[in-house]
Amino acid sequence: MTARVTPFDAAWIERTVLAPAIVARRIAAMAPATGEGAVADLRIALAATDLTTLQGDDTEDRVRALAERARALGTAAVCVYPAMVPAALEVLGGSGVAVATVAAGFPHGLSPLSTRIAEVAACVALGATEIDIVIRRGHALTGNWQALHDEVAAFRAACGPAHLKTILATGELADPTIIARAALVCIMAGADFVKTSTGKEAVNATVEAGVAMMAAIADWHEVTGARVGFKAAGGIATADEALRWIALARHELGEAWLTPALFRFGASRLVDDIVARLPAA
Ligand SMILES: O=C[C@H](O)COP(=O)(O)O
Repeated sequence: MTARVTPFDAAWIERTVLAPAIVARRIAAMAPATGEGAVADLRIALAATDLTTLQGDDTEDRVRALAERARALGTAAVCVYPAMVPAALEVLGGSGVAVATVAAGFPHGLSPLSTRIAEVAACVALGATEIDIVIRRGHALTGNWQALHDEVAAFRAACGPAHLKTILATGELADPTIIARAALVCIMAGADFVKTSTGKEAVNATVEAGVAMMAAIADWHEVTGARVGFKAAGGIATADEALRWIALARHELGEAWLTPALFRFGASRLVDDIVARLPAA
């Protein structure tokens, strides 16, 4: 089941406000697991990873090797550029590991809207079942929330049955209120997941941004009863960082979110450190 578009609600956006001091307090209140709990959480992290390569020098061979690794490790998905979707599907078709791709002018989101919408549809036609779109950050930075809602709703429509993940590029939004509002607008517009970063911003995933996004997810759940997913992505490379993110999600959203259906990591390097930290099977 994918999410549906709900009408833009300006009043809800307006009353969404998050002070940096509250964010800091939320972070101080959570503690990463240790010992056996850490091992269990690292298994959750591995199963929730979208194993990623998004490089200009990607080749079909690199993507096929990545897909083989994803299948062997049992990650949730691979995430590759649209041109690489067929190579990933060659390896992963029928495996249960999803093929995700990036669209809507990744990483900056500044192609003409018609081009960005067509790109989403083209990615679905290629066979990707998860589409990670970037938002146009300027809409958030100028408070043009209606425009952001309408663009994401158009991506939602073009996405059909595929899952829609909306990348906020939180390092460029910076302010927790803007991040929380951007997440809420994407959720109203039908996002299945909100995702922190592309991996290409100067500042990628931070737990501060994570708190702001999770506040929007929790608010939506409280009001509508619906659960929207969260994806931490960009610059996450160590098992200790993964444990911190899982602790944060558990603290802010609850244990129900700690499943690949609702929680993901997007990472090109993270699994090496997780595998090194897990006891041999
Ligand atoms: O969507 C996922 C990110 O692009 C991955 O970023 P990363 O290469 O810094 O792990």
